[in-house]
Amino acid sequence: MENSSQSLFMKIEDLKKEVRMLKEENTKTKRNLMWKVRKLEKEKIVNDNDKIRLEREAKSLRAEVDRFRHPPLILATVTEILDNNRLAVKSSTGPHFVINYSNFVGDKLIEPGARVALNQQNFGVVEVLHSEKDPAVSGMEVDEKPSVSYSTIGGLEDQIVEVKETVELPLKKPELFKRVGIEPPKGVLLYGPPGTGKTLLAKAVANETNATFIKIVASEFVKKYIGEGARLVRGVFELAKEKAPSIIFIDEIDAVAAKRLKSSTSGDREVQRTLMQLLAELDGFESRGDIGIVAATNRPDILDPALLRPGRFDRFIEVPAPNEDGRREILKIHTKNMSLDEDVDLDFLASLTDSVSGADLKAICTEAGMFAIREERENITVSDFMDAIDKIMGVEHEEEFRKEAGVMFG
Ligand SMILES: Nc1ncnc2c1ncn2[C@@H]1O[C@H](COP(=O)(O)OP(=O)(O)OP(=O)(O)O)[C@@H](O)[C@H]1O
Repeated sequence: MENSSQSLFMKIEDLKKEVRMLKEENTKTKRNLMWKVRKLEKEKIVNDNDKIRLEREAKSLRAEVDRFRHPPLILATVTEILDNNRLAVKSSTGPHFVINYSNFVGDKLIEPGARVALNQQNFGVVEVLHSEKDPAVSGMEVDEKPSVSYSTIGGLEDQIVEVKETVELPLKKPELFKRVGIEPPKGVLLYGPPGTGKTLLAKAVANETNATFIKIVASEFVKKYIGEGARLVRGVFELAKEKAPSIIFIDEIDAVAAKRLKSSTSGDREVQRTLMQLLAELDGFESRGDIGIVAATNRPDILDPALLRPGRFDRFIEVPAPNEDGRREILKIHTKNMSLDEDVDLDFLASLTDSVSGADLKAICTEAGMFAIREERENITVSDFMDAIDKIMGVEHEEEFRKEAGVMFG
């Protein structure tokens, strides 16, 4: 009797143990499954974002292709209205023409002095253009008081010193140069990979010298109308004089200043004319200490040497991708107002982001913040940063791959 009750007790204990084990296993499986679901959800968010980004990119590339399909138009000024159907115009490339026109080109009035765009083949009036000097129309960005200061730029201490000497000093203390009897540098060329802080440097000088910041992307000079580029260059310098003290920042200068090619399509000739106008403005312009010129490029190797002669852009400052210390500084700047978990270690994050630009580091911080917002958390964790690094650096590699594929197939 005693024996059978003992064996019953043992059996019950065994069964209890089995139930406990099953329970434990169950919780483990449940935890594993939850972890997998969370991972899949994160992957889905990343994929959805990628999809949106790629769709946006495809749309803008399609628009770009459409733009290239349309041949450039010739810019001309109406000099006389001859009769109901004919106009005398002076084209921006020099010659005068008598052309036919119809009254149906938009609702703008055609009158002497109006600027018109002509088709290259039959010289028909395609469009009557804006005639005012409107910075928005010409693609200029004008900022009377940029808020960027040197303290918001990370890892570029040496470059800041050089910019202070070459751009800031002539604006702040032109008398120093006069006293010593040397010409202050006219133009400074910043070169380096995209997103490393070239625009930031130019904005910081403008802020430091209370100057108006005038930015123009050089590809805008030669985008639309033949003859428009040279006019825009003149416009930028005129505006800079009006708003002096000012800093003219010409981004992507290689778009108008690449070494001369042998081919001469109308587009190439337009680029040439724009470059000539830019050189003429630089030569004719007395650096009286109230206008600083800063240009930027990712491709210093293809620049026309004419642009780099003394008295033009004769100072070069390299703005490289940040090293590990630089990356830590940049991360510190961009996380300054973020609520970080205590275990977020910027040194560690800097060590993980080799060859990443300042712009990408900013994107990593924003993305990490977005991961926290999506999960309705206030604090940003190490894991948010890891996910953001994965995402941004993944995109980087994808872009590299696309670029390489473009070279192979394009
Ligand atoms: N050194 C840096 N320190 C802090 N932030 C930076 C730095 N470099 C880039 N960034 C961030 O990236 C953004 C883009 O940088 P910026 O426009 O200055 O790059 P860029 O070198 O002019 O690029 P591009 O050649 O593409 O014109 C800045 O607004 C800033 O938020």
